[in-house]
Amino acid sequence: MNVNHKSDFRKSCIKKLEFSSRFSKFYKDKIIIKKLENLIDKSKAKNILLYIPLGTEVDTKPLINKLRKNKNKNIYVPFMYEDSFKIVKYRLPLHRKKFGIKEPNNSFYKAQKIDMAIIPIVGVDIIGKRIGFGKGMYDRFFDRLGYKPILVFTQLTLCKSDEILSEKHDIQADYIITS
Ligand SMILES: Nc1nc2c(c(=O)[nH]1)N(C=O)[C@@H](CNc1ccc(C(=O)N[C@@H](CCC(=O)O)C(=O)O)cc1)CN2
Ligand SMILES: Nc1ncnc2c1ncn2[C@@H]1O[C@H](COP(=O)(O)OP(=O)(O)OP(=O)(O)O)[C@@H](O)[C@H]1O
Repeated sequence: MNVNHKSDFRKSCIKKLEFSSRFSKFYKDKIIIKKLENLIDKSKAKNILLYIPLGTEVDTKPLINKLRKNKNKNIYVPFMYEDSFKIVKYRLPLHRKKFGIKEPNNSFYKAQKIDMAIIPIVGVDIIGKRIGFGKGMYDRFFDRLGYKPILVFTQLTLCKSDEILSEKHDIQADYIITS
């Protein structure tokens, strides 16, 4: 696929997102969190990969805090490592790392098998493949994982292309949750 096309689309999505995250973010977040909770209930996901949000991403903190109180759920978040990340159990304290992303401390416990991954996106193309910040970290993570959890993309206001912009390695959504 035409790489320039993808990077132009990424730039325009980030602009839209910066704009849309300034208006009614609180309500959009709440709507999306409710939908995510319903999906987690319906699928009975127990081990869930979430993320600690940047300012333009859906605010997952209330969901993380709620799920953490449930003894039957294990919540994991990315811990950046070389050209991708590993996953660690969400726990305090958090530290600000590369790209302004907060992470818990490193952990040497092996993670359980993930049932569901909730993933922030910058955009999607017509076939539901993810466009992210362009570092390929999620793509590499799932490529190396060796099995496929349910992939759920979230975005405040969906930025969707009406063309195929993705490449073979780009991850594809099972569900896209937006406000
Ligand atoms: N919340 C969150 N955690 C995540 C990701 C993500 O997209 N969101 N990642 C997904 O791979 C990994 C980190 N990779 C990243 C790679 C690049 C940029 C990036 O380019 N950020 C912009 C600033 C974005 C903003 O402030 O809104 C930049 O630095 O210009 C961010 C994360 C793992 N953890
Ligand atoms: N599984 C993989 N193995 C090796 N390289 C990869 C893999 N996935 C992606 N890459 C490389 O990573 C770079 C960025 O990929 P891409 O443009 O798809 O990022 P993205 O999906 O938008 O970003 P991200 O996943 O970090 O949010 C590309 O050069 C791509 O070739």
